[in-house]
Amino acid sequence: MDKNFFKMVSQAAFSNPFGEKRVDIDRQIVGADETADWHSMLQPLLTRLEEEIGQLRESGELVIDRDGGEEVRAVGVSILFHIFHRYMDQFDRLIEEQIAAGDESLRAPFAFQCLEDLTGFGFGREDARRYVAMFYQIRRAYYFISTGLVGESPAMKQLRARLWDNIFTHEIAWYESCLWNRMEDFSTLLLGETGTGKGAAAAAIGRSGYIPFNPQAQKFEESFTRAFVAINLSQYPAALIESELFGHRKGAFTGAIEKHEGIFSRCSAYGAIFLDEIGDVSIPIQIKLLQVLQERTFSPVGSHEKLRFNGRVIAATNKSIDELRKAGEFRDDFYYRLCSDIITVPPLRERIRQTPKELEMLAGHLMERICGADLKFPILGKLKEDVGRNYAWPGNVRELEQAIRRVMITGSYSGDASADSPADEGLEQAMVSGSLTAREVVETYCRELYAVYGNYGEVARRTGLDWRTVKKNVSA
Ligand SMILES: Nc1ncnc2c1ncn2[C@@H]1O[C@H](COP(=O)(O)OP(=O)(O)OP(=O)(O)O)[C@@H](O)[C@H]1O
Repeated sequence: MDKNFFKMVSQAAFSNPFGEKRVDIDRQIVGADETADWHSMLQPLLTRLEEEIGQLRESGELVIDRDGGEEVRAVGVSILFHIFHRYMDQFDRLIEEQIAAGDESLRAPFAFQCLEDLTGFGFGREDARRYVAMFYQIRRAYYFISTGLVGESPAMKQLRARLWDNIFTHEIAWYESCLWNRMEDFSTLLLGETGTGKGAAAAAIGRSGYIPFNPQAQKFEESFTRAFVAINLSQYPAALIESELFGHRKGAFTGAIEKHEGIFSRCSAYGAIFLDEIGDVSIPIQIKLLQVLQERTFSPVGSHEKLRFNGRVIAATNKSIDELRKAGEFRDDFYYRLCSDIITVPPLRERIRQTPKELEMLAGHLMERICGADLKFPILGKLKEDVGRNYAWPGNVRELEQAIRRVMITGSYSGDASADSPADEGLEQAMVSGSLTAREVVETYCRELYAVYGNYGEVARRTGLDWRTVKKNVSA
């Protein structure tokens, strides 16, 4: 048995697919150089894995034991990796079909077959059931993170990797062994300017929760379409917020003609509630929400009944949470209950600064979303010409989406003159504020020089770098 091979496959299986480490491990396993991408390496890796597993079987060395030593566990995880890839496309199809079907959980006979394959290899029935649920969860997380948050800038790549960790923790082995059904107390606070994608990030987390598989019914216990419920708290007058959150009984107050379900009742036990604009809620509502987070129960307005809430809570604000806390407008105890993880979603101008092509690729993606096809109208060129190269996009991705529509309708977009234009952090400022890594400093510097001199040779001469390194930095 090639122990090292199984060890590396098990490391690859447990690593974040949006992180750098995963690609490095795959390259090591298949002996590829640093230009090889993930897709080109996967097939050779799976072929080799199948051969190695076949040999183990033949020699009678194949042992599945969760409590076995490191080598036995590495073989177990490698087999999970092998079976996962056998069913990956079918899980992806189920995701698409479930989106189209809506809230009724679809039958998934292939998932039952997957469970049978696992038990056939020697995994216990309960473990196998959990792995099937995790396979589906992993594919959903991959799908919703990669389709909901596109972009190639380092900030965007980092965000996707952070969201993955938010769902599975940074050690998926811990998640797999004991956290998979205990994530409800892991709340998340999303920070970032308006329109940066906090809602999209929350939806990706919410739709990627663990949903158990029911072998008798051959389907997952619930449709993930029920797993994400969002509320924008700034939309409701103070008097109505409580009822929107927790619901009310008929006759609870003047005007409560009918019973009303709040969002805490509507959210599936396997999902997440998204409390958008959390910085806008009053102290009494913060106290009520804190109680739900602590006790996991809530009561509809006008009722003493205690209802249970099992989902996760994700909150977001575009305000400075530090300032709100200092001003006494945001309670510390509530903050500490919300902040198991704090994720900052980067502004669009920061992404464009890191990777100028970001605007082009995002605009292409949004145009496809708007028109349903890859339209070749010269909208981006027009946009860039109208707003100028250094436009700060104060409304971020949401503004870009509307700017594209505006160019389609009127033929031009001159930018949002009335917005408070956020200070564009230039290279110098970014270095002073310490917001750049050394690699980003070099990349940004090369890009800025390239923008001025327009050729790699001149940038290489000025920086003392090799022109190939310059090219790599400019197009990073
Ligand atoms: N990286 C991205 N890739 C694709 N679409 C994105 C991305 N970021 C944001 N969007 C899209 O931009 C729009 C605005 O995003 P979203 O509503 O998530 O922003 P937000 O930060 O929650 O804004 P607000 O603070 O105003 O509520 C949505 O249509 C969202 O799908």
